[in-house]
Amino acid sequence: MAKNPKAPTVARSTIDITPLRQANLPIIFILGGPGSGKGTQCAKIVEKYGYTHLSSGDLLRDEVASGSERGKQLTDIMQRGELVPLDVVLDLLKEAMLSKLSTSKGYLIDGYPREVAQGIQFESEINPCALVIYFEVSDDVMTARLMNRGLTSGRVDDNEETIRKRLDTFHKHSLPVVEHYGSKCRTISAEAHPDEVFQKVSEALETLS
Ligand SMILES: Nc1ncnc2c1ncn2[C@@H]1O[C@H](COP(=O)(O)OP(=O)(O)O)[C@@H](O)[C@H]1O
Ligand SMILES: [Mg+2]
Repeated sequence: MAKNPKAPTVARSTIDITPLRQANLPIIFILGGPGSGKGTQCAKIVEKYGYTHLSSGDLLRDEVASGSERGKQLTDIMQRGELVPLDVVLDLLKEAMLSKLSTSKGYLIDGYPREVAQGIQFESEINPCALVIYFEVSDDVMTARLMNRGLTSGRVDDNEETIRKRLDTFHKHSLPVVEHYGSKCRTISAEAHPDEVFQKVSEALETLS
């Protein structure tokens, strides 16, 4: 039977991730709405604990910028305004994790899983996560921070209308991820100064070692 010509096809990776699975380094999912401070806190964690910081959005943007065949296929999908297949995001994460394996003490997976299904797929194909950290911030504070970030970030999605949509998507799809992980998830109130937030992040991470 002919394939649905509209279904986006992107080449799947064939890399062997056995070494990654066997190393069994701690994997930490970092959750929070747009502007909740994930990037800010991850930078501090990297500095103090030597974990590897991976953001799925950055990996996608890098792949497109690389001009690879897969990057071109992604560009087409994104230009049609369609969703990038889950498998492709997971492939990019696997490849990045494997390439950092020899120098990594563990992985911070920032802004992922975006929905419960992604988390289930990641954990079954790689390894279960050790911990989930969720940065809780009110919509008003996230909006104010992003409007401020938009003054200098150059990110096309840091504007009022897109911010509202991103907050909606976060509430609908990503908050259920927090519930899904139950007691594996530490909720950290993240409206205070970054250093104060990091104090609580450190306490959560110390429970791992
Ligand atoms: N605890 C905080 N207090 C005040 N501003 C913050 C705090 N954490 C981050 N910010 C600012 O908010 C904006 C969004 O932070 P960022 O780390 O990029 O969030 P995310 O990666 O979750 O989208 C940035 O301009 C950042 O400097
Ligand atoms: Mg970020």
